[in-house]
Amino acid sequence: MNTVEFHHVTKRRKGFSIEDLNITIPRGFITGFIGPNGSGKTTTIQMMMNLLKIDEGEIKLFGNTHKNQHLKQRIGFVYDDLFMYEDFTINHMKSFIAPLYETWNEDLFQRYVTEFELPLKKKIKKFSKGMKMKTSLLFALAHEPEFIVMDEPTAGLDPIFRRELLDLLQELMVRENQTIFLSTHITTDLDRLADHIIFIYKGKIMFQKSMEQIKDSFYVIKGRSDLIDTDTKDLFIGIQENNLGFSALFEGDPAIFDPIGKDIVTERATLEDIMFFMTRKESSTGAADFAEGIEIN
Ligand SMILES: Nc1ncnc2c1ncn2[C@@H]1O[C@H](COP(=O)(O)OP(=O)(O)OP(=O)(O)O)[C@@H](O)[C@H]1O
Repeated sequence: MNTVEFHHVTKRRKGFSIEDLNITIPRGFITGFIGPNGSGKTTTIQMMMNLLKIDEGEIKLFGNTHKNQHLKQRIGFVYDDLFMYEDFTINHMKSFIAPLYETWNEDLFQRYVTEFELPLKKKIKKFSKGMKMKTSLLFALAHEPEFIVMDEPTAGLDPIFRRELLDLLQELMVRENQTIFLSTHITTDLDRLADHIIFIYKGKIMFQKSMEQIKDSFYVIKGRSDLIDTDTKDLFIGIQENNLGFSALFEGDPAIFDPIGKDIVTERATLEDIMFFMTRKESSTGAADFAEGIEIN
């Protein structure tokens, strides 16, 4: 069962477009949405939340059209842009946000206010970036949503609260069997948290895979430069070379490198490695062409 499904969704903006987007967010899991700056993560989330009109295709939320406004009751949306509320205090915001939700839980609201150490009577415009993010999180969680959508929730947070936020999400998953969709370009946040990853780059989905599939299929191979030639370079998704040797991303069974055995090092790729190498390859016309143009420092 999927909480969200994008079917052939297209959105064209000046100088940027997302064409034929097909992704799913499975229910009861944490899905990480990764991609470098300007890849289309926020655009995708805005389309899902019906804040941005789609040009073509269809988006299903809980099996219904995403245009159904009532579905917002079931979603906790966390973003760091509270500009609309700059002149308000948290108490003032609550006075008109709480009545909008049938499932508003005042006890939970008070618990998170204390936990996040937020002032109730100070204007939002006097909040730091981290306090704004905590405020957004507070309002998102207080109505007990079954689906939490977070756009770059850890950006601007200090390392301590960032860690606490990630622990809180993990706790929510265990306790409530939540569905969480989390966009970030800080991939290390997801290495230990996410069950599924969707990777977007320049408006295109590079892959959607489970974390297990990723761990089992992507490797970073390192070795001396003389171990690779133009043919072997074609095996890799992206290569980085310098005078110490090469490192490259490989997708598949690394046993094929056994014949050169101890001369190379094979490591499981992190999400950061994958994003780094895959976007390197994309910026060239193909792996072989890319290899021809490698600069040796
Ligand atoms: N209101 C807008 N009108 C036109 N183009 C826009 C608008 N907002 C964003 N864009 C463009 O859409 C592209 C994707 O931006 P988007 O914010 O979706 O990326 P992102 O992956 O969320 O990036 P980041 O990690 O930097 O937040 C960018 O090229 C951006 O310039």
